[in-house]
Amino acid sequence: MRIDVVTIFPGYLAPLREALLGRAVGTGLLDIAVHDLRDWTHDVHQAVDDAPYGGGPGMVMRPHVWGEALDDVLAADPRPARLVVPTPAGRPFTQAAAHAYAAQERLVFACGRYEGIDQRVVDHYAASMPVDEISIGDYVLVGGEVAVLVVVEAVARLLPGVLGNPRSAAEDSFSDGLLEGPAYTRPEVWRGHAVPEVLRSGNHGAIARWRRDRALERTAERRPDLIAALPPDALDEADRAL
Ligand SMILES: COc1cccc(Cn2ccc3ccc(-c4cc(N)[nH]n4)cc32)c1
Repeated sequence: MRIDVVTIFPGYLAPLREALLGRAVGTGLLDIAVHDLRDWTHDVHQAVDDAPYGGGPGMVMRPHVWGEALDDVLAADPRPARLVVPTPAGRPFTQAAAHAYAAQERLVFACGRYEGIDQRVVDHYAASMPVDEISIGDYVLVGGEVAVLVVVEAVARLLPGVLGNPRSAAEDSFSDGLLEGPAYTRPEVWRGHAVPEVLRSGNHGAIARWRRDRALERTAERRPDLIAALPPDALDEADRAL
């Protein structure tokens, strides 16, 4: 998979070169290119923003610089791409979206700043390619870069060969629609807190049941919306007895 990121703060994307993602890039599983939007400005001030039409606070990113940058970035590789634009006004980015993105040959991320990017940029490219405006949560960031780090990590870990243990991604939180239950490791007792007995019993059936019960309890308590969204056949008799 190839990932391109266009931003006025390329340094914000440095973490993509670290650890798991850095290794994925090093082994050729992932090809990441970060581009400085200001490379496509032609004025001495390298201006990328201007006052909003209709008034209002802050500035909006100008369409012509984005158009020149995205035209060049898209033309640099023949693979079909999906343009992803983080924004507080976007559709929620979910694990299902991460799986869909992991199947893409190429993702191009447009990182806005200020009060966002002139809407005509999204409208223009949406006429010729898939474009997603996405939100990573109901809170407001200062720009799109952190959202891109979140999305790229969530997608890259799903790519074959990126995670050391492929079972991890298959058994993710949300993969069965529930939150992950509690996890424990040595020592058996830590500051007077013991590991639940069942986990040391060696009884794999009881362990699986206990883990499912804890995941159901945690989900019902913290994310009742996920319980309500489960398909009718998702809960068995034992689940309902909880
Ligand atoms: C566009 O409307 C905006 C209104 C107020 C502030 C900002 C700041 N801002 C600029 C570009 C940008 C990209 C993404 C996000 C963002 C995404 C999520 N989930 N939260 N915040 C925020 C961004 C934009």
